[in-house]
Amino acid sequence: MRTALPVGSLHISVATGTLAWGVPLGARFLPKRQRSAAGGGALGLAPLPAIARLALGECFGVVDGSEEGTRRSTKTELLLSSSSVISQRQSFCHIHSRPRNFLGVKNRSTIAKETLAMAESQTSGSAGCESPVKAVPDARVKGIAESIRSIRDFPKPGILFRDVTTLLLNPKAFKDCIDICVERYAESKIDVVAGIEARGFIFGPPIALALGAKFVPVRKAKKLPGEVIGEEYSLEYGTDKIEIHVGAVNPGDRIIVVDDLIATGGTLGAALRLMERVGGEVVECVCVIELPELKGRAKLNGKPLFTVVEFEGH
Ligand SMILES: O=P(O)(O)OC[C@H]1O[C@H](OP(=O)(O)OP(=O)(O)O)[C@H](O)[C@@H]1O
Ligand SMILES: Nc1ncnc2[nH]cnc12
Repeated sequence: MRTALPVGSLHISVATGTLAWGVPLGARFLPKRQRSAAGGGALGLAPLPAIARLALGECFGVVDGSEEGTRRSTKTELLLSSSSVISQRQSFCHIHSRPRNFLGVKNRSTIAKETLAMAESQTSGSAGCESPVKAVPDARVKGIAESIRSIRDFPKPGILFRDVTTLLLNPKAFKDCIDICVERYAESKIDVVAGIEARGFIFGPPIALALGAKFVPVRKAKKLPGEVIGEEYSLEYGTDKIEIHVGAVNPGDRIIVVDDLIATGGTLGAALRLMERVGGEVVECVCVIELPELKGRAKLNGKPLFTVVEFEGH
């Protein structure tokens, strides 16, 4: 089955049917918030009319597994590229996955309103790192998003689990994900990459090695053998505590805190507090995936968060 939905430059496409990993979900690609690294983060006046114009329906397409879908996906890539040009900043994708029966055709004015609201939301906040941020080819983000599997009702009913293990099975997408993060902080003089157990241990070390930074494991309670300092937090499903070794982070160290995913923000917020308690300077938090509906950013005490893809729902 294929469903054509209207897309604009910012609402790129909708796919229905079986995705690469065999889970029937619909996918809608949006560009990620464009953020300024140099502070301010203003999208600028000029891009908005262009974004709005495109959102009003200049670009519609379908991406699916069919030959036609493949052809049109080329067009989608072009659109994604053009959104980068429009923003003159990084342009990322969100991938929004929904049950097939939840898909519906949006009218153009709805798309335009959503698009403008998103563009407006992009004008607040900054990337928080002082170095210029390189433009990221959107095609890399699309591949990353498509490599992340979604599993319903795990680990308990009602949770749509975003599984990065399938991203790891795709060396190109995994490398792209690491590269995007490394490029972002290449000039940011990062001393410490703090990775949160367990999945932050997957993404943090390659980023740390590439940046020439220390890797500090932020572990669940009672796992570290030395003297520790800990912080409690609440999860989307449960409560927990994280710890680091005393002395792993020096006062004044410039830190990025890395995890695979931000949901409610409890985990990342706790890691952030921990880093600050030992005198570290958290430059930015970094997650591969964000679930914006859970408003995790609000738990970061104003610290900037960089994410590669966003998924609708939770
Ligand atoms: O934003 P939050 O609501 O805090 O949720 C996000 C956290 O939840 C997951 O880890 P989890 O605690 O499931 O542990 P795991 O990585 O060991 O599986 C995920 O890897 C994040 O660390
Ligand atoms: N929906 C989700 N998928 C994967 N990991 C998570 N951690 C918290 N919520 C999650």
